[in-house]
Amino acid sequence: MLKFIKGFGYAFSGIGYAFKTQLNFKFHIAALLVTAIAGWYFALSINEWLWIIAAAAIVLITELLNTAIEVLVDLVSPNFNPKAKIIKDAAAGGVLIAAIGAAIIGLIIFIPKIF
Ligand SMILES: Nc1ncnc2c1ncn2[C@@H]1O[C@H](COP(=O)(O)OP(=O)(O)OP(=O)(O)O)[C@@H](O)[C@H]1O
Repeated sequence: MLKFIKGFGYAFSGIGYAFKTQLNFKFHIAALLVTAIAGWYFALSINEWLWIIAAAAIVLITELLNTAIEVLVDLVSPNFNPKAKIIKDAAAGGVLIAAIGAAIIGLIIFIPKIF
């Protein structure tokens, strides 16, 4: 049981590291808060909330994996290496795709409610 609780501590420590060091992570958390307030204001349906939650989770997961990959690359390849570049760029690309998908989902849900 103690090991289980400790596991949560390590996970939150990783999330805290990403929040402190990654500007993008802070931006995504801010965007999530604004979306949650807008969702409450427009009284979204359960289905709409599910889409928002899934999109937000995917963005935050990709952001955390990107942070882990960046740190790992810096650890194993602190000097310039073309393969390190490909690894970091591909991981960043994953975050970009997730963020674009989340933005499109947000627009599809909120635009009809705003206009
Ligand atoms: N060791 C390396 N070898 C080759 N290219 C690298 C290396 N480290 C970084 N790069 C290139 O620089 C880009 C930015 O890397 P960096 O680690 O600064 O990421 P970042 O997205 O700016 O993250 P951070 O938030 O940590 O500053 C990478 O996407 C990659 O193209």
